[in-house]
Amino acid sequence: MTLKEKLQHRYALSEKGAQDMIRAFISVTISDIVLMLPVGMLYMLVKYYMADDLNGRGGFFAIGCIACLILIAVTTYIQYNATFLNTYIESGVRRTTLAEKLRKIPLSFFGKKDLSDLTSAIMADCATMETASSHWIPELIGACISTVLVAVSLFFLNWRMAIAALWVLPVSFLIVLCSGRVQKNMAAKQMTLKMACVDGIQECLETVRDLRANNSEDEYLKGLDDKIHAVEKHAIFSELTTAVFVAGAQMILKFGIATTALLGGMLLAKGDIDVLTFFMFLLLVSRLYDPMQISLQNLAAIIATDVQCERLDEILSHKVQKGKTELTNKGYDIEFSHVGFAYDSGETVLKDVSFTAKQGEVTALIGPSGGGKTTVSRLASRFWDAQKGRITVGGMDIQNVDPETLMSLYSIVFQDVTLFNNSIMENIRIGRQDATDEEVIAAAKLAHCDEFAEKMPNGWNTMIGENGSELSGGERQRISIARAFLKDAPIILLDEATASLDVDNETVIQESLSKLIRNKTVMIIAHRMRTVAEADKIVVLKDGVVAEIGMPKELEEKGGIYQHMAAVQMQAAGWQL
Ligand SMILES: Nc1ncnc2c1ncn2[C@@H]1O[C@H](COP(=O)(O)OP(=O)(O)OP(=O)(O)O)[C@@H](O)[C@H]1O
Repeated sequence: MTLKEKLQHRYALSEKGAQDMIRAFISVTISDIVLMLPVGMLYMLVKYYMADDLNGRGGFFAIGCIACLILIAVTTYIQYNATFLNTYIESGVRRTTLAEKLRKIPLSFFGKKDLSDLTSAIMADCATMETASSHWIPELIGACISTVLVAVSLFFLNWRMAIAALWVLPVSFLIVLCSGRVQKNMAAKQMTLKMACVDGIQECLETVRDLRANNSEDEYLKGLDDKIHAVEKHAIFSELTTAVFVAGAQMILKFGIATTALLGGMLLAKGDIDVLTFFMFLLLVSRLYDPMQISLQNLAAIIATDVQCERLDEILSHKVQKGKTELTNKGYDIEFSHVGFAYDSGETVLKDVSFTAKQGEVTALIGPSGGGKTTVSRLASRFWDAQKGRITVGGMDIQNVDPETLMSLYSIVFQDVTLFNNSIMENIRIGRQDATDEEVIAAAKLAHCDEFAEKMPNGWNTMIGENGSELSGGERQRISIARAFLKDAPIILLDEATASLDVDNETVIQESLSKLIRNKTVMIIAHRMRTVAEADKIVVLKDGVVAEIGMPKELEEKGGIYQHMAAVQMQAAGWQL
């Protein structure tokens, strides 16, 4: 692995970001060396002064000073661009790369991570890495390289004095490095506690209605309070622990001045060194220790970013769902052939599922709760990949097709409609971004959205609040159906589309749906037998296999699970309170 690749992996960088980081190291080193030039000038000035040989050298020192100033200005400018500017550009690239990656990662990944974890990776971890790349890492590397260069020149000047001045550096660095494991563990625990706290706050906000309805607000808030205190307590503890190591190492650095002065005094008294060398060592040592003090803090901070780097790297190096971007399907029949599937939890959900949802027909998936209906529709749209068997659309294996390309063939009406805090018009336009207003309104009318949209204060441009909080369940579903009309894809997946509706609404929506599904391949998940009685084919899923398959009439006569479910629902419909 090259240095560039190592940096890419270690600090979640793009290829250009890693290149820029190497450039930043070089520019910080040059800038640090240039900052040493005035010390060299001073050395020469004192040397000539003590030798009473300053006459005629005024011009040289004047030009030298101006040259030093110009060099310092130029190298500082280059360093600024190489560290700060490139870091902020890289930070933007990192965030978009993460977002892009999340778009392509299989949905199974999101089952393992919660929303707050991912949000904090994109926002907080990227911000930490921004500071690390712009300050801590280049400052540390630059300080180390320039220190090595100065150390070499000190050895040339006087090796005994050099040892007296430099022995503290490896010792203090070792102290901080040895604390690495403790710091990493503390950072990991801090992250876990923080996530629990963020999750708690998010959950509290999302469930405020249920908490109030159950009078459980106080109890919940107490639990949340405990989580917040745990974060606070651990943060103080880890700051203190870091401070002990860093302050200890910084104190050891100070001993270097003492040993330099002590040995220098002794050597000077013995006449082994002159005053100028003694003076130079004291000057260089104090100049050398300042950046080292900061570098020790930086080193501790970099060690603590390991947890964030690992979290970012986990997303960035996660396998994405790939495939061809051209469609080779002939027709739109969806065929499941001996499909087997288990979620990450490992339990087999589908054992061996085979059936065909034909183009121009409505195929209804039914069966007891947990039988795998939703899973089948997720696999059909490649939200997850099947582990066994084959799923094809018009003969084309969907595992070979890029998920976004495949999705152009599907319109999906989910059970839980997700709406955006935008106007009704824009919420429907999600179905097809390049649709004109007229096309959006035409699709919306087919889904009967005009019945509520036109009564609203701003008509189609009325804002509907966060996740459509200002709309009823029926209105939300009509928007979802309007999106599907607008997309007009040849395959329709309906997930309990009419589950939360009253009878009036359901009739309206059923009417819209029958227009939507005409001549398309339709796969519908429904619990209510009334919804599926008109289907062309019924697939009964139970215990991960197709338990029954056929036309509604055939299954009715067969007297199996379908017939039993239909009978039970008929009975339920007759219940009275
Ligand atoms: N994201 C997931 N991760 C792990 N297990 C899951 C996930 N989604 C569903 N399951 C499990 O897979 C099994 C099948 O679930 P699925 O939602 O496909 O059934 P279903 O027939 O649609 O159920 P229902 O009618 O209640 O909606 C269930 O045991 C469920 O707990």
